[in-house]
Amino acid sequence: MGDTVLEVKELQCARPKGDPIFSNVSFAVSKGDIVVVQGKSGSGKSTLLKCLSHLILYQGDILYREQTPKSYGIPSYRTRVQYVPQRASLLPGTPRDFMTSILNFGSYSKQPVLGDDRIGRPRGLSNDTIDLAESWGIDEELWDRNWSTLSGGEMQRIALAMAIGMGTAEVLLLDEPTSALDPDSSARVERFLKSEIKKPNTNLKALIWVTHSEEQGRRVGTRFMQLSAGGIQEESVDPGV
Ligand SMILES: Nc1ncnc2c1ncn2[C@@H]1O[C@H](COP(=O)(O)OP(=O)(O)OP(=O)(O)O)[C@@H](O)[C@H]1O
Repeated sequence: MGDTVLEVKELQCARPKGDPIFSNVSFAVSKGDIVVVQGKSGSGKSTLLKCLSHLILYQGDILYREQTPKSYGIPSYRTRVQYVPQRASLLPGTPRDFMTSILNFGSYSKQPVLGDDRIGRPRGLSNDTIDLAESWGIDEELWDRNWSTLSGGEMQRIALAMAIGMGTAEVLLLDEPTSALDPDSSARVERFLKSEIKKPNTNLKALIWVTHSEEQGRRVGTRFMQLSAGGIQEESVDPGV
């Protein structure tokens, strides 16, 4: 097993009415991987990320460090294999409220941490998180604004800074994380994430990164996958080379 952090076997996901979105999806993610996932609009990329974080029903197996999400404990699992949504606009309150509520959320504060307990519980909103977001152009006052008043790009940077700032994720599931950002801001986020997973002193081990941009995929990816209804195909080399 070695460096494998996440393994997906014969994953299948269907729409609520039962017709399949995709099936036969199998792959493994190792430490240091930045797995770029591409595919046509509607092929199920967001759905795949939500399955991986156990946010929606699926068939097949997902193993995180050789354990199923259920045996790990779903709330705890979701902090380790963490979905960063494309849009956070439906959340109530402010980003600061959200970070506080995570800390007070019963399942995080009471549940014993299973598995790799070096990682510990989520952290609240720290100066490091505020500073990180600031380095991406987010003024501190935005943490106290309602989500609904933030621009798409502000939301994306705050959602990503929160996921990093919680300090618990080993695998981040990034759903077009820079789609609303200008090229400079996007480049700063890309550089940060690429360097973060190489650092020995962070929990972050791998990224699964959905993007529609071929150029971004080539800039950030170490592995490249194409999702379609029939499964996921890994391309053996950077498709841009
Ligand atoms: N709750 C739902 N009810 C019905 N259909 C759904 C639901 N969620 C997703 N779908 C459908 O499943 C398919 C896959 O959606 P998904 O958002 O995962 O695709 P995607 O590849 O991420 O698309 P895009 O590239 O446009 O963001 C789409 O046809 C979508 O309409």
